[in-house]
Amino acid sequence: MAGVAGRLARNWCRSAVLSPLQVFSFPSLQLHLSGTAMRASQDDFENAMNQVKLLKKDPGNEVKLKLYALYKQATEGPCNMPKPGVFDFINKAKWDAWNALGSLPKETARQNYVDLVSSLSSSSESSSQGKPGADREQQEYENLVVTSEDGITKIMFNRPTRKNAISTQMYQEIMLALKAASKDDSTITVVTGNGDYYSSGNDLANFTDIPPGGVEEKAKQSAIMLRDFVDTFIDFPKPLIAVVNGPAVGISVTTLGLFDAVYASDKATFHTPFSHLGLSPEGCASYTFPKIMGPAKATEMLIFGKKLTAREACAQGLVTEVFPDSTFQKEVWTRLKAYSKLPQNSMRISKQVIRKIEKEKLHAVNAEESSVLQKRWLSDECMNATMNFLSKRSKL
Ligand SMILES: CCCCC/C=C/CC(=O)SCCNC(=O)CCNC(=O)[C@H](O)C(C)(C)COP(=O)(O)OP(=O)(O)OC[C@H]1O[C@@H](n2cnc3c(N)ncnc32)[C@H](O)[C@@H]1OP(=O)(O)O
Repeated sequence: MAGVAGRLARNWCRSAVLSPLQVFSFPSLQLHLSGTAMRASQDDFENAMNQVKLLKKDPGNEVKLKLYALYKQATEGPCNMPKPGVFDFINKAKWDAWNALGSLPKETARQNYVDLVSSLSSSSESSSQGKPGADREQQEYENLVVTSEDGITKIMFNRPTRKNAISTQMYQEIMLALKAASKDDSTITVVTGNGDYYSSGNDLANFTDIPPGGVEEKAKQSAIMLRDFVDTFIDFPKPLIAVVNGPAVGISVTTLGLFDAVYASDKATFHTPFSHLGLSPEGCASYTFPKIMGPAKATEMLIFGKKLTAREACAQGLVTEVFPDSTFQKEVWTRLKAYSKLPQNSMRISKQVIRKIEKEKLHAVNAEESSVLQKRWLSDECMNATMNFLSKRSKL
């Protein structure tokens, strides 16, 4: 057995010294890969099975167990094997991984398998060019720094000289980064800001770039982009954490209602000056804020533009916990690293269960808010406020 296992393992990673778990889990994966194929999406699934065999780098036991579990779930459905004895470590690890998928539908398992293999293939390509063990930068973005380490993908807004205001290109980059993070092998995803601000919200210069179709066309395009942007947060499948390092304004505040946890420095503030700008709420805040803090407090923020301190935002349930700025980064990252070691599937499934009931509603709210804003952007109130800011006559 050890000889066969060794041979199979060498195909994967020629020079690796394998632990008992690697020796046993990898051949069993190979065995299952040649098993019964699915009818629907057979091509994608089979391609993924072939891709697994071509990976240049051993993905590690945790990922191999995940692949094993998804394969079993996709082909056989929920775990149907008797639980192995406590000393049968290897089979128990495999059983645990499969059993953790609960009643995940076969189609979802198949899709997750394909997605996981695809993220492994791309990360194995990029990591073969990167520095081993380093805080790996995944892709070049102009306005973000995205890194993955210790099971955490960190998406950092990176326009500190503009207080991390979100330009049109940056909206697109955030969507891309979130979509990539939803498929990578990290356990949790963190959004934070570089510099003294978390983000000053929408870049007010976005409205100066008028396409040939005129301002109506600009408003239409912006509403579509806004809706897609917020949908990406609504649909994000793993724990999404905001590390609010400084003041947050506008859309960077409203979207916090779609995060799973919000940790804030005591230097952070939370400001949604929509009426001052002739605007109305977005990011599903018209629904999430009254739910989180009650309608009266939500009114103060969303209609009267009251700026909250981090402690006030925490008291009202928008922020999970506030830390002194001097120890903020250290304390938060220590905690996040511990959370990232919790079982990945369990966290995903728990998030699904918690959020499922609200999803449809959130998408409807997002569509409505985007369509109301499309009209607001064309109003005199909004155009004057934007012009005043851009001509440096006003600030918040
Ligand atoms: C398009 C589709 C989606 C639309 C979704 C809609 C979302 C709604 C919102 O997000 S509403 C919120 C919009 N944000 C604002 O109104 C903030 C405007 N900014 C300010 O009031 C101030 O800059 C500040 C209070 C955030 C910070 O003030 P401070 O004095 O500390 O710093 P500066 O003003 O000197 O800022 C440095 C430079 O950065 C520019 N800048 C900052 N924020 C924005 C922004 N949101 N949009 C554009 N530019 C911004 C600022 O102008 C300075 O530039 P300069 O150095 O050239 O002067």
